[in-house]
Amino acid sequence: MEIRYGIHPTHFKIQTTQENRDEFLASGLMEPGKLRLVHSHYDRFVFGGVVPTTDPVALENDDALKAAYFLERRELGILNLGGDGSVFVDGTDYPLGRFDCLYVGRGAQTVTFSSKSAGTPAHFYLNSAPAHREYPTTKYTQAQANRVALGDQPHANKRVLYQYIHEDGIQSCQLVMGFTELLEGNVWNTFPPHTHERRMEVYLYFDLPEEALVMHFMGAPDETRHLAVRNFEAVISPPWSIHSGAGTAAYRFVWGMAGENQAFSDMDAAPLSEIR
Ligand SMILES: O=C(O)C(=O)C[C@H](O)C(=O)CO
Ligand SMILES: [Zn+2]
Repeated sequence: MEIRYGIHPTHFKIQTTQENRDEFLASGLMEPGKLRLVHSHYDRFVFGGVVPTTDPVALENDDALKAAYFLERRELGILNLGGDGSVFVDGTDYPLGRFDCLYVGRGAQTVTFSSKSAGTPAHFYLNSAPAHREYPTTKYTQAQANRVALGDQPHANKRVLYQYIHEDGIQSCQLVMGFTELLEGNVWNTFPPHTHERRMEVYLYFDLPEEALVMHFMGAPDETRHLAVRNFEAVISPPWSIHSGAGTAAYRFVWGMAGENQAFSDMDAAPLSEIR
């Protein structure tokens, strides 16, 4: 598991493009046959991917957690972004198709991922946060997620949010998770942007065409920088940072948050007049 430490917003102002990429961008999360995890010290949020092919892949414990097993003191959200697969939790099989989500509560000792077909493997994206109690392991399909339509065509930001793990959906200790879909001909996400000092957030961009990229904007509203982000790359957003992007084509992205509260609407809007 790769560790990413936090930095002060003042230090952020003097970093180079490469230093920002090293701190905040995560690549290579969807590697066939591997479990790839990144541990951010912002709210101790762990994110990563598993693409099982012929053999199942286990959620292995990591020494950095100093736990008896990965979920001893943690909860886990899983979104399948690929072909059909299954997640086995302590021996129970949860089949997950594309855009199905599984929440696994604290205390589950064995979690194993498999694909139905190695030719069209499942792409499991994982978000995990520290947990203080157990909530039931729960599966939602996309149809069960809360659908929120935002934006409009003239602003090229027409999009639909699907909320799975949130205050009125799958219950969790602190994890909030879902994905956003840009409609054809729309490229802007999360604009006008916001910060939320009470929660960090990670975006995983996916369904970006091979040649396309998203220019992702981060930093305090009056001191922004960009990261050029490609398919299946994730960006860590500190609580003081905006997190917004414009793509060269439509795309989807998974968002996951953890921190002080789970109130989705607890955002500090950054008015366009203040963005620099
Ligand atoms: O398109 C959007 O707007 C989003 O998806 C916003 C994220 O969900 C978010 O930043 C929540 O805090
Ligand atoms: Zn946000």
